[in-house]
Amino acid sequence: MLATMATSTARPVFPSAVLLIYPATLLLGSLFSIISPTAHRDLSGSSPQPASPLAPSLAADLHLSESPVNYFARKNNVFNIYFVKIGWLWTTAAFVSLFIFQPIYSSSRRESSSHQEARFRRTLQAILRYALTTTVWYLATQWFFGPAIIDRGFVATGGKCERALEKAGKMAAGQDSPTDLETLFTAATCKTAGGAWTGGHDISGHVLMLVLATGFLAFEAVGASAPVCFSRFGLTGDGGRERKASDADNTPAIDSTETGGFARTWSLRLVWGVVGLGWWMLFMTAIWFHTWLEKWTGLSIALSAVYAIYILPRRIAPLREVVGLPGV
Ligand SMILES: CCCCCCCCCCCCCCCC(=O)SCCNC(=O)CCNC(=O)[C@H](O)C(C)(C)COP(=O)(O)O
Ligand SMILES: Nc1ncnc2c1ncn2[C@@H]1O[C@H](COP(=O)(O)O)[C@@H](OP(=O)(O)O)[C@H]1O
Repeated sequence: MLATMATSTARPVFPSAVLLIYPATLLLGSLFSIISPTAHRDLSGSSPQPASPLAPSLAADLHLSESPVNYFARKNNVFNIYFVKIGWLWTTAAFVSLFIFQPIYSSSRRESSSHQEARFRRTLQAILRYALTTTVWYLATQWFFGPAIIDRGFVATGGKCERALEKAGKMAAGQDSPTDLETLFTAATCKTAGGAWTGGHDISGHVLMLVLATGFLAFEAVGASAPVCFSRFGLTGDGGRERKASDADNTPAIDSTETGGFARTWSLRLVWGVVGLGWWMLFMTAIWFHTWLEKWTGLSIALSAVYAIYILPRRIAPLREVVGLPGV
């Protein structure tokens, strides 16, 4: 029944073409890094290795000078440290705010049992989509039965931690244990140990995480707010008060109290703020960090996940039955 609702409701949805914004952003960033004199000066100035957006290299670590001209080309810029580096926390917080404040999940109105059932199912499916997205992020960037997929890919394509060789020497001489050596097989532990993570294909974790997080939040926010902003009879903008009785079964009851409206608006602002800043940081990564290929592999993994979780269910009914569609 829900599947039918998904296809028959005239509720606006994100067209899948919206995902093209991501490759367009990477293209624009790469183009900017090629033609901008600032980027050129930063990339080739005092750095020991000139930048080549196509060359396999440790772009993230070697392309930039110690104090780049552009603030966003610095790894320690405040947005990188307090936003991207803890990006999943922001993503989770924004999603939770949708959950708490958007009436399609949280309405306190008395409602029929069929409405309650639909709300329960909608909530479970939103949690499932969050869990799936989080699992993709976690396996790709944090842990995959040991080092994350990104780190395993790097080692598999010939990358290594330079300090690992030193360790191996010590190990052979009996001064070090094999467990110590293993800890150098992730980018983070290698860098923490003062080593250089060099030589392989270093998929951009920033691109992967930012595309995944912004895609996830944007689809969820549009789904959660669409019934509030629109009805099938046109734009209402008032929490759906113009909705007709015949629409009652298809659209959730809306809590239109003033407090509810305030919280609802601010939760959406938080989500779109995270999406906007996420897009900006993606653009910055596209300009200042990594090679072309490393950015595109990060993009492909994230886009495939977003496509599988948000676009495929529109076409494949059994999948839609399981993961649902945001806001339906
Ligand atoms: C088959 C079994 C699968 C099991 C998978 C289970 C997954 C469960 C994970 C549960 C985690 C829930 C997290 C929810 C709360 C949080 O968000 S806490 C985490 C806060 N941390 C972050 O947000 C870190 C984000 N940063 C990164 O991912 C990386 O820094 C980066 C952006 C990818 C960049 O990497 P660098 O190496 O630093 O360049
Ligand atoms: N937009 C951005 N702003 C600042 N630093 C960025 C960045 N994008 C990537 N980086 C940095 O480039 C390195 C590789 O990023 P990633 O592989 O995640 O894309 C990381 O360095 P550190 O690991 O030394 O902090 C990361 O902080």
